[in-house]
Amino acid sequence: MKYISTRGEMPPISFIETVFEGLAPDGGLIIPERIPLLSKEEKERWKNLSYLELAYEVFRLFVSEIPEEDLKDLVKKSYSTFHHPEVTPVLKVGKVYILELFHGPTFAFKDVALQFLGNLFEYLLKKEDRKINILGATSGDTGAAAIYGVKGKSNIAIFILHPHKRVSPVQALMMTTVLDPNVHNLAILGSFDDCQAIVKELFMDLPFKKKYNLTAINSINFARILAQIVYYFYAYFRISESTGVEEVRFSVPTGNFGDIFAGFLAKRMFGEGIERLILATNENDILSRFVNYGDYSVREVIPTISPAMDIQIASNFERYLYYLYGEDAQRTSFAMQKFAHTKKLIFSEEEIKRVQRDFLSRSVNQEETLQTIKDFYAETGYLLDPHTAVGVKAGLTFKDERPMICLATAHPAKFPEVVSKAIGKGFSLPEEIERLKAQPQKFEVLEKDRETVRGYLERFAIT
Ligand SMILES: N[C@@H](CCOP(=O)(O)O)C(=O)O
Repeated sequence: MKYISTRGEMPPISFIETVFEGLAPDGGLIIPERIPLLSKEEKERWKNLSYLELAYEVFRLFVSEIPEEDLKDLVKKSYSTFHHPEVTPVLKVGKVYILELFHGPTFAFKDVALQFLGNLFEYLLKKEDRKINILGATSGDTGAAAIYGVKGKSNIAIFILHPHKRVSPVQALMMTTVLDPNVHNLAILGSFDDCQAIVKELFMDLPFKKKYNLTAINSINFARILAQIVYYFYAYFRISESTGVEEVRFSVPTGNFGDIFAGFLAKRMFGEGIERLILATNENDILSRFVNYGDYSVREVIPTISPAMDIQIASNFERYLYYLYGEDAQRTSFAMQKFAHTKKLIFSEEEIKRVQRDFLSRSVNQEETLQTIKDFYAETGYLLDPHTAVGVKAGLTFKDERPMICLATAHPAKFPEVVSKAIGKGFSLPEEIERLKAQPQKFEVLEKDRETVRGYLERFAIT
């Protein structure tokens, strides 16, 4: 499998090059040159595989340069830190299925891809005499998972930008209490969109990128998307096996469009089986407006109780746009350049219809989110984190006779203030989270200014 850019100006590259490149040099996002379609035999063969076996099979379709045994070892090592033998178990709770993605070391779905990516970096760097500087932005969960994935690893330094005081206290502590010298937390006085814009601009400065071997851990890195495809398959097989039903829907709390884009690829790879994806947003509803009205126009970011989704400019949207435009890289490039100036894209009726064949969407406000946590707990005894609650509310809105699989993207203990408020009482937190409060922290508060961040990197990057 080779990889190309959504903007068409990059010669095809290998998977390993893709992992290190992050953003394509032409400013586009890297995608596989084709989406493999699973055969009936493959589905039959895969349906009873364990999570680890399935992950290996999915990766194999996209990664040709890593020897079989090494890839298997990487998969095994990456998921050995998870607290559940099934890695991403799926449970029937009330009227929906909950796909628990928070059993990794930092209690969020990001671990599924980032523990793998951390090990993959380490594996590839051992083969080459090379040092990398990881630069990423987080609205709460990616940062901790990425830091955990690479802390203490040699030849890697990591710089994570998060919006100062706009992530939950536990999310912040999970990053700032990591004191390893190769970890740098930069608390930016701005929104996640500001952080992501700085990261992208620095990646677009090609001499700077090259000088410091800048590497991405956000979902602009295709390896992130790849690892997230696996749990859609895993959940599908578990549900179809237990119910005999052959068609399901997934409800996905959405911010940066990475997770749901992985679902989109899984849907395409399956051919039939995933009827539609429910794109659930909080009040930062640009993606819901896109699906429902073809209006992709940026508004001010609203801070909410589901902060990881407080995003207006979803970086993976470009990948979907490329497919919506019939894999027309020139048109994608033109649209994205226009968007960079006007902050707005409008779609035709025909395009909206096509989008709606892939997605249904609704935006869930904060009051509804709290009410959903409360009602779901009262009805089932199951605690939802605020992001999962957004997905469950949207999932219930579009629930029909098909199984509705709601992605539980974070553990409720990452948001104890919000969850306790919703259910009217406290609840016990896992030991790993409880003890964070007493630990020393390390972070720098910086202006939302690209040059300030550049200066910081110049001082602390490894070369
Ligand atoms: N919601 C994310 C934002 C970054 O998204 P990513 O999937 O591109 O890493 C977060 O929690 O940081």
